[in-house]
Amino acid sequence: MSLKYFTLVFPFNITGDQVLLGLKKRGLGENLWNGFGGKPEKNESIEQCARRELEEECGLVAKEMTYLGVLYINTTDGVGDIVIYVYTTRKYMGAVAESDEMLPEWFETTNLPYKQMYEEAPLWYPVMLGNKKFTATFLFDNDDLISYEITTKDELEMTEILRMAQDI
Ligand SMILES: COc1nc(N)nc2c1ncn2[C@H]1C[C@H](O)[C@@H](COP(=O)(O)OP(=O)(O)OP(=O)(O)O)O1
Repeated sequence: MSLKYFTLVFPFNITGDQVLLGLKKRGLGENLWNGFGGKPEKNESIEQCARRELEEECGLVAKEMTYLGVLYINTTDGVGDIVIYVYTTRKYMGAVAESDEMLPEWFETTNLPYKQMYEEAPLWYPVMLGNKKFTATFLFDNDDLISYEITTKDELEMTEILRMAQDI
């Protein structure tokens, strides 16, 4: 089975103490809080996908985005392995609006609803909230997280990871 690629975008308020999350209303991750994102369409770059999904799911149009990290979600049988490219934005236009897919809500970065998020979220969100560039690898056996590794990276390394993704 081939790898699947996704994006995830996290908008922050001006002072940086709140992050906008969305409650997924259907499909993968239903009823969990997460950033905004999805799968690239044909001939769409990862960043184009991130911008489109952000606007479709919560109404915000990013004026600037930072490519911050990548999540490698691996499974022991290799079936359903996915790669998620994580962006943050602090400059955007538009008004936050509910969509068919997501119910958006601002949260204090110190008080996130981790109990209603993907299991691995509490492990890498602090790195993302700290604005550090990172890669994170998680290994699941069925639905159990059995190991993980999170590594902070510099700008150059992240550029190379994204360049490789665009070549796929
Ligand atoms: C452990 O797995 C995951 N962890 C986290 N934190 N986020 C995940 C995980 N698996 C998927 N996601 C994210 C990645 C995407 O942002 C969404 C799923 O996107 P979706 O399936 O809704 O993609 P769309 O292209 O919007 O799908 P439609 O076909 O419904 O438009 O969850």
